Amino acid sequence: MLGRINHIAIAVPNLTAAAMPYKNLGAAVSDPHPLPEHGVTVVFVTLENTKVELLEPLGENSPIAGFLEKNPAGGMHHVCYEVPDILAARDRAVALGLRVLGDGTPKIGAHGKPVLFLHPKDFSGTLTELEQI
Ligand SMILES: CC[C@H](C(=O)O)C(=O)SCCNC(=O)CCNC(=O)[C@H](O)C(C)(C)COP(=O)(O)OP(=O)(O)OC[C@H]1O[C@@H](n2cnc3c(N)ncnc32)[C@H](O)[C@@H]1OP(=O)(O)O
Ligand SMILES: [Co+2]
Repeated sequence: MLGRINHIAIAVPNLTAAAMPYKNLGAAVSDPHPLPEHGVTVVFVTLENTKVELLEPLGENSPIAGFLEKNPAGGMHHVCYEVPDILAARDRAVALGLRVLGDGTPKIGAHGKPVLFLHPKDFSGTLTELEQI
């Protein structure tokens, strides 16, 4: 069911500053992409085998605001795994008693694909995202 790691996400207070070391180390760093429907602005660092997703809060009710209050310098926010069928993955997670965040309806993520989030408490304190490829 779980495929490749699509990205590792890091919540940051300032995208420009956070992107600098990746740029200086020669990585491919995208421009900022505002995602108002997700309450974040995203920068992607594209690597050979996965991506790093840098997240900055956007708007009043950003879902990462609470995280940054607890971690003002930023920190690892979530891991995203690829799945072939997001609805089948959701239904299997629910059947296993794993908590799906929101109302369980996939949203379109930063790559234009359906995504869902599973509660960090069910994954040893790691917020887990599923993205349909
Ligand atoms: C989809 C676009 C893009 C993409 O990849 O395409 C993205 O990934 S956007 C990413 C931003 N969106 C989300 O993160 C949506 C899912 N997240 C949420 O719904 C919230 O962040 C939530 C519910 C996980 C936490 O919200 P909040 O911090 O406001 O709630 P609590 O303070 O009640 O937290 C409950 C409990 O969880 C711990 N927590 C919170 N965030 C994380 C985290 N990232 N990793 C690990 N643990 C986390 C928090 O400390 C609380 O723990 P407790 O022991 O009860 O204090
Ligand atoms: Co993500």
